[in-house]
Amino acid sequence: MSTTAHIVLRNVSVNFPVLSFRDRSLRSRFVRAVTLRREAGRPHIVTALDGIDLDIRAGDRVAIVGANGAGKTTLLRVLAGIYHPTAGGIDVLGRCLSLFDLSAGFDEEATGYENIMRRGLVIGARRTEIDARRAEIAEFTELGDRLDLPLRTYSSGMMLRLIFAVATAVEGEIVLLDEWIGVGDQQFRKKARQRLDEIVARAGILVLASHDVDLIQSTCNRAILLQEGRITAAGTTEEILARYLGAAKA
Ligand SMILES: Nc1ncnc2c1ncn2[C@@H]1O[C@H](COP(=O)(O)OP(=O)(O)OP(=O)(O)O)[C@@H](O)[C@H]1O
Repeated sequence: MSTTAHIVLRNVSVNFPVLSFRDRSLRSRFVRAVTLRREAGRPHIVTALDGIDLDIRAGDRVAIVGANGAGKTTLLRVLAGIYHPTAGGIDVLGRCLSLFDLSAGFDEEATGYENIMRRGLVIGARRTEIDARRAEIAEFTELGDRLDLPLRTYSSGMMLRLIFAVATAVEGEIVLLDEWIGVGDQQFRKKARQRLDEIVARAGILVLASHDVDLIQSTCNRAILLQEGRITAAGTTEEILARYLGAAKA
């Protein structure tokens, strides 16, 4: 296990300025030009994260829990460097392996082989690394010659095999995950689960954003509760799950 990885967030906020549907139409652009001064006073800003302070050290397996829209995925994306904080500071030491946003990077018209490269780059691998592991990734998919065909010809199970094979061929000191990727048929699922377990065991840090209580209990030793973009509680998995489940029942 990597012992040097760490993550520090100080007062991190993420805001999204949102254009409403009305604002995007041609007519409304014209109207907007006329009414710009009036609208300028009330921009649509969604605050997805608000003043997040977090210290995660090697050995931590951190669950992020919270209701829909609480900010879990946004936090994962900030940790992965996909989103930059609107305010605050972030320091991540160690390479992140991003095993969420499963469809990111794929091109329906490109072949399986081409998509291995595309997806690998998206999840944080280097080009040389993917080239070096191309044969191994292809073998793990068990898709054979079908890897020469465009992705649009794949079944959903085949697509998942490809996603999984790429994801788990790359090492990361920090593993960012939303759900355990449940992949394909029974035989492949067993092999996939084993591979994922190994990756998580080797990682210095795991951050898991999930609603799956059993998965969190069996995997994590710390948890934080997000509510409307803020951390409202942090502690052991048991403490935080009790609080989260209690709030959900209330
Ligand atoms: N690109 C975006 N533009 C505008 N608002 C966004 C964007 N991404 C997220 N949000 C908003 O930020 C908030 C947090 O969203 P996020 O996806 O992080 O929640 P979540 O906790 O992962 O939710 P879920 O459990 O439903 O997946 C929500 O209010 C969401 O509507």
